[in-house]
Amino acid sequence: EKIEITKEQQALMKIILDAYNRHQIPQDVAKKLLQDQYSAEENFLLLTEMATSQVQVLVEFTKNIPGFLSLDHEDQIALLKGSAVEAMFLRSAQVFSRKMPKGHTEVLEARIRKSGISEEFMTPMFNFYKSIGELHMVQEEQALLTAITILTPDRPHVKDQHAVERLQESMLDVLRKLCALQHPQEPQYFARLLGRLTELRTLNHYHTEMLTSWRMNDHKFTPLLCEIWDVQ
Ligand SMILES: CC(C)c1onc(-c2c(Cl)cccc2Cl)c1COc1ccc(-c2ccc3[nH]c(C(=O)O)cc3c2)cc1
Repeated sequence: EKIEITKEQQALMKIILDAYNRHQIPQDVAKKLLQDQYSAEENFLLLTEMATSQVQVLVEFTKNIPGFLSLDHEDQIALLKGSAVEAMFLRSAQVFSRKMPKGHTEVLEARIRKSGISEEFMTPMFNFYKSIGELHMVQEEQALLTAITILTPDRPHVKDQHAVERLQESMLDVLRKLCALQHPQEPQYFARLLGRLTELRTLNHYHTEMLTSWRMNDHKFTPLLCEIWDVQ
């Protein structure tokens, strides 16, 4: 059937895309990836700085999602805490799939591989990065998928799940139409994108273990990361 994106869906798309493009890690922070210290300690500190900067970027992006600020305030916090790791996997995955300037991709991978993360988490992590790269998502799809991840109703401690569901459904509807228009010869493309969200949720579990093993080796996080990840 003829698929058309309505005027208000176009407006929603534009708001999400502008927010997504506006809120990027500051280039002076991203450039630190290129500095030449490569010890596990140095890498951990740098990744901690990037994650902290990325959480700040994520909060700003989330505030621009139409309807988010009208949600119950405690639910807003519960959604941010529940989705932060997944949103950061999505964002860091885009660094790997997009050919970054001056080889950021290679150095980010090298630093992640040598930052005290155990081998058993490396495989699922880099499999995810590869599976995102293979999708060749356009910016609009990346922005919508991030908003959809944040608006997941069944995060821990969310009280009014229906209010979150309504916001997520309107994003899913726009993404579904966009996928059909962008990939007419791949009717299952939308389903493949949603399959990545399922894969993301399994990474949460690995990430919790990563945090525990870092803490066992007395690694310190920033106050913002401690707050969002309920550590220390
Ligand atoms: C606290 C640190 C050690 C940490 O714990 N878990 C993770 C962790 C890990 Cl490894 C993997 C996945 C998720 C998390 Cl959340 C991390 C490091 O997290 C990030 C690392 C890099 C980036 C990131 C995001 C956007 C970027 N753009 C550019 C650019 O060059 O433009 C570089 C860049 C880096 C984001 C989070």
